Amino acid sequence: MAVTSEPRAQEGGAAPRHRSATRSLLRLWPYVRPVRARLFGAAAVAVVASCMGLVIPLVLKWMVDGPVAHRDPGGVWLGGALLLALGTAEAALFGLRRWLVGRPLASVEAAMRADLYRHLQRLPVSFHDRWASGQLLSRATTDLMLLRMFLAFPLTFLVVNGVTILAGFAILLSQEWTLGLVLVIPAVPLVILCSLFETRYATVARTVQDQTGDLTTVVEEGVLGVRIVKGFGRHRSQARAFRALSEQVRSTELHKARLLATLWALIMTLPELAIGAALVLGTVRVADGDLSAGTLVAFLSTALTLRWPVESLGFLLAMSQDAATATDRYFDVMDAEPATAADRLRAAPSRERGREQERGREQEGGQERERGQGRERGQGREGEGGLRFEGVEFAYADAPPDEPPVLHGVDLHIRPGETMALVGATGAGKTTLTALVPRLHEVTGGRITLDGRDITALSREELRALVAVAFEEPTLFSATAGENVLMGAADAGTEELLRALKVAQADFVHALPEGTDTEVGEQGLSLSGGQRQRLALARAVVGGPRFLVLDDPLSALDVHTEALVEAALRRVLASTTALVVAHRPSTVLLADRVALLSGGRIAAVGTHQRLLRESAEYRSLMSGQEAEEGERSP
Ligand SMILES: Nc1ncnc2c1ncn2[C@@H]1O[C@H](COP(=O)(O)OP(=O)(O)OP(=O)(O)O)[C@@H](O)[C@H]1O
Repeated sequence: MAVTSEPRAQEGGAAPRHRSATRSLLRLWPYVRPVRARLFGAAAVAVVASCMGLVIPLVLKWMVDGPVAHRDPGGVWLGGALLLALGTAEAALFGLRRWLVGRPLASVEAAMRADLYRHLQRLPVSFHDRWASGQLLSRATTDLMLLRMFLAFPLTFLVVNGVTILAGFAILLSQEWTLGLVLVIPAVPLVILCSLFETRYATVARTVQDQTGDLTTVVEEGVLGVRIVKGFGRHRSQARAFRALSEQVRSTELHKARLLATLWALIMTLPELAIGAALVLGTVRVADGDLSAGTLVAFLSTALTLRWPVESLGFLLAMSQDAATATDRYFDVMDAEPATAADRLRAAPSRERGREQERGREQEGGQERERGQGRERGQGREGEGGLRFEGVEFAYADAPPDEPPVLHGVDLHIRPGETMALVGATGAGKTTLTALVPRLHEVTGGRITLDGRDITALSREELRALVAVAFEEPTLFSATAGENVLMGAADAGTEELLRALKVAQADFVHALPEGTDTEVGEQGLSLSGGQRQRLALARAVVGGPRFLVLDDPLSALDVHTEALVEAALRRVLASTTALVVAHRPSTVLLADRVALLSGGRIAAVGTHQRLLRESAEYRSLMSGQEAEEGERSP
């Protein structure tokens, strides 16, 4: 197939501009391999069935020149019975083909979808930040459906029809080569037209599929953000945005349809003209006695039998092109690398730099001398145990190149069993820093250690078992309240669940219609923001993790509930090393020490009282909050 070019309607992986459709489709082989026997078997059956159709005109020729010419009713009955048998066998073989491919191709589609889902789970958060969810959804649904259809139909029929056309033309040329040539000659412009069409169609097909992904994103956002849309009365502007995009899809679809219509018109007209010319020429030759009537009947029947294989080429090529585009779009995602050793290698030199900075800092006496109320409950040597950030640097991959990294030279040690509050102005990078611990993002410099072990040296499973997280935005899944909480620990049972619900002050769950078995999340019961946060907190603490990272997990709670959660959390945190992003003094007071994040680094570490005394920035951050809280308290 020809070379195609691809415009991108939407960010989502880098696809080369030029790509061979055949090469794209060949990438499906690993998925097709397990079902190859059935697929090839089905193609062979279809070739036999199709060629059987070509025998029918030969039987007709025998009947016209034989039993019909000699007025032999027995011969005519025999011919009729032969034709009926051939037709029945042809239909049965095509039925067998369908049966052969149906189930295996459904399993190919399922395997590809499972791989895509698994891969999406492994891709880093930075990938999901860049890709619109609609683009991923459309790949997992529409594109995979297109691929199944391609494997079931066009792939087989391109082969079957190709073989049938070749066999048919061989029969035509052998029967009467001059008439055969009349039919063969239009094939030359047809082949040229098809290859031109393929190049242009590929471009349009890619655009349509990308635009459909964009449309899916808009619909999804509209549904998920329905409260904002309604709350701000944005129905019209949302509807306008939707209409504009669907208008774009419509006009690209129309362009695609026009291209197809032009090709089909040519593919259908040229053979019809050729058959017409052959009919006139053949009739003249039969009249002149140069050709038997039977040969002309057989010739024209064969030509008419070839009409479908030739005329179907247009849409078979179009479907193949759609499938090649779907394959490209599928592998755009599958080729995206999960965060791997490569990231670690990239980070290595700056990590070394981080360690040097750390050594230098320690020689100077270091800025981290505050011991205050810090508790010595270490499981390892002081200095090694706990959670440690060493010269940590992080920049978002999509940040402008001239922008400084969000974090640079972050040095912080949270001792074993200690709770450290992380405070900083809006946009200082608190969420970013916490996301580095469970490796939702990979550090671009420096390193993070848990009890002295570099987090990049831990397997994902080990890391997940050690670190639990809760974010300000609590995400619940379409599952029961209990299942949502138990997601936090693989081996936790009812006892742990009840304890976690207690710690997170999420006892409201027991009052739900079916208690912990009540469906919540997107498909289930709607919960308040505070209730969701408490369930998310319960999920974080259910496994009794060694390290707890909480990104402002109490922001949606009223002061009274927050105090209760804090009292319960204190008991949990006593045995856990915790980093807690805090905006309110009440949350800060939960901690043994406070770290102030400013200008991309840790500007000060100390107790709340000490920072209030010594840091003007901290004072200003806290005084704003205290004033706010004063206003909220009764
Ligand atoms: N996915 C992203 N891609 C690029 N930049 C980002 C991304 N997420 C955050 N940023 C930028 O990184 C900086 C730090 O953001 P972050 O969310 O970590 O701040 P924060 O201190 O947690 O803020 P807040 O207190 O408002 O939650 C901001 O300038 C933000 O615009």
